[in-house]
Amino acid sequence: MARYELVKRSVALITLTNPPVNALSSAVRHAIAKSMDHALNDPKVTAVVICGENGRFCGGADIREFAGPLRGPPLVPLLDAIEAGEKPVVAAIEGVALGGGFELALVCHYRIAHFKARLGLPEVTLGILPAAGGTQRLPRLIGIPAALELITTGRHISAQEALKLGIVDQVTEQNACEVAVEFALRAVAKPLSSRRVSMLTTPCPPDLDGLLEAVTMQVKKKARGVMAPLACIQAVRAAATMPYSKGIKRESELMATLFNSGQARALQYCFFAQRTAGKWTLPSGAQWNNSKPREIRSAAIIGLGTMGRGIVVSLARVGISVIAVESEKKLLETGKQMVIGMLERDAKRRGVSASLNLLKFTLSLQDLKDVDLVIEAVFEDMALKKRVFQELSKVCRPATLLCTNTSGLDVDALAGVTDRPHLVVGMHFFSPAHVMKLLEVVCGPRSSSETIATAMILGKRMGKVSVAVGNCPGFVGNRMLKPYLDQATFLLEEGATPEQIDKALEDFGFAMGVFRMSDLAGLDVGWRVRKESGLTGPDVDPKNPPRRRQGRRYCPIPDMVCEQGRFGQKTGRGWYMYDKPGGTNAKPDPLIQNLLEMYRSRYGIQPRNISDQEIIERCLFALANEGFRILEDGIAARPEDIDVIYLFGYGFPRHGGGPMFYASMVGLERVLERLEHYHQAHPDVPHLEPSPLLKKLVACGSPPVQKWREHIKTMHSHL
Ligand SMILES: CCCCCC/C=C/CC(=O)SCCNC(=O)CCNC(=O)[C@H](O)C(C)(C)COP(=O)(O)OP(=O)(O)OC[C@H]1O[C@@H](n2cnc3c(N)ncnc32)[C@H](O)[C@@H]1OP(=O)(O)O
Repeated sequence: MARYELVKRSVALITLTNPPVNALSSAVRHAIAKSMDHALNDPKVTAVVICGENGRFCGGADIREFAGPLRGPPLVPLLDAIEAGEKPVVAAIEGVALGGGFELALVCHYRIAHFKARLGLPEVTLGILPAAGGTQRLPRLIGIPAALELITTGRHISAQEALKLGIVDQVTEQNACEVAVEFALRAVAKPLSSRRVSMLTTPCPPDLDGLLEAVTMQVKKKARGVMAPLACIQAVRAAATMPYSKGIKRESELMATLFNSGQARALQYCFFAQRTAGKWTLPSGAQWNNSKPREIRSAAIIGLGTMGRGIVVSLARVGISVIAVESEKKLLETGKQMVIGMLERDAKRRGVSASLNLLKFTLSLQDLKDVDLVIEAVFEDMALKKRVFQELSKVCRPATLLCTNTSGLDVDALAGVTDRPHLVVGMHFFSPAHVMKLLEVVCGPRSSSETIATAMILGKRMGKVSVAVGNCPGFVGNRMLKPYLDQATFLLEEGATPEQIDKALEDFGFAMGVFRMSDLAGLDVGWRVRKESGLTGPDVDPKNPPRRRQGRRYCPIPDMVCEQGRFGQKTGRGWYMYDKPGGTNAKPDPLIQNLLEMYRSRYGIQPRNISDQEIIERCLFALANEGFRILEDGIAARPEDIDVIYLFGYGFPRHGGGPMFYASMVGLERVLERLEHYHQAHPDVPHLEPSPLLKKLVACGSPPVQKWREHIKTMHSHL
């Protein structure tokens, strides 16, 4: 867990050896304590260097250990002892120094960083704070404003920025460990007192209270209801107002308030869920580590609408040459100008040059004959998509992968019109595609494992979080959205307003409430889908009783909003009003209020007061209930995948863990009881009827989310 060697006859080299990230597990802490003791007591040793194996200094505490009782040597006294030692200790930082790893570096008397290293205190993203002295030492070293920013955001910084801030003493392009050993030898004769960061006086800004207040406001606005950043601010205040011995106690008290909190559990779950999602597996036995992806050097995008443009940018900025196709000259020219502008702005922000040379724009599908992969991003119309896929079959070489960006249509039906159904897969991007991190990779029954592997890896290469899902209407994300949206509109009928529902969801932590989100996405898309499926418009069977379609409750209010030409932000009117078309500042609209009142009086609905609790329960439990059905149907392989989709694609708050984790945190028994209650009150809403899997899990004693798979595995899978 740590290797001890004597180098250059007098330098103790301690190498952390806990792959893959040299996390500070109990065994590693134990090994560091033992090695330091050895080094400090061996008269031959004049200095110490600490580094990490495989070019990674240390990724921090072993997060998996947080789930159980903490064992092994506690970190704070261990780190204090390193700092207090009488021999110079130098940290040789390669790869990463994060969390406890960064705190380990801070107690070393000197820090040498490789130029590619990244440093940071990401604890806040895990719902905790840097509790091994990080909140006390960093402000002493770099001042309150910079430390506050790093600690409350968890941002990783480059070695160069660390040097500028005064965190590291030297940045090197050579082997950091070798440089650190030479550095340590030179440090032997120098006094250490000024190098002990905990002994420094925190440089204090003139208006400390004002600064802390401003950062508190910022944090509350950005991360509503999230506890950890606020605790971080309090800990940093202690660094400014207390001696280290008291500050470290305050840090520990604050950590105790966070450590076992639901938010910390949720955020740590998200960390692992995100990594689990990449590890797709099919019932055939094919999976992420035994399926070879193809190398993709060139791609084509069909359709330069909002989605197509975003996909072109995502591909080009990772060095893939892209041919973009449109059907009309004017659309092609507009799309081209937009893509170039987006790429130029993106490159400017990242300080690189825009990869415009990788782009080609054309009106002819014939130009696609040699590309490795095509992503179709035309209108959401099955007949049109089928024509495109038939055409692609003819023009593309037989090995070209054919992907569709459909947000919910049958991927297998598209595969069926091609000459290569095994090379067809869904790549469902989220808008704006160059910004949103989620990619649903939709596996049709005929998609080969090589095809799935290629789409998953391509997503990762574009910086996306790729999740493999099965093929059914709406896949995972949009299929679950339906019951969630339905509940929101039913609540409108019953007496709520869009702003009340949005506020409840935003207070819960959603980036945007359901109505603001719908206004942003555009209301006409759903309206068209409802018209096509006979739920509204001239094709509706007049024998339907009011507010019922296809045998179940139906709320026509969204159709009525669209009939008035209110399509959301783009038209300046939707569930809210905006100052102009394209405006983003949503204001409640009295016209919507009137519409709701007229609607309720037309149908004799007596509006009632609806609590925030009912809003949250009906929207989120209906959402999770559909998630259980998706697991039963084998459309998602595990609850983590569903949660990752909602975290990265639909703005579900990370500190809630995602809909499935949230249900488990609330308690499955409680979720079942509330769904039964609401279903009894609304028997014509099938989405409120508890799913068999939920009932089964409750009957099995409500196992933790990570164990649900054991109860699903006998069921049929569409993956
Ligand atoms: C009262 C308690 C007092 C405690 C006092 C001390 C408290 C200290 C707090 C902390 O240090 S919390 C941890 C802070 N560190 C982090 O948040 C870093 C998390 N890791 C990462 O950001 C990344 O993993 C990375 C280090 C940047 C590497 O990224 P890369 O893309 O190269 O690899 P991954 O796929 O992310 O990870 C590989 C593998 O390693 C697992 N892992 C990573 N970090 C940790 C960790 N800190 N603990 C446990 N496991 C970790 C990750 O889950 C992957 O595992 P897999 O099984 O291969 O999927």
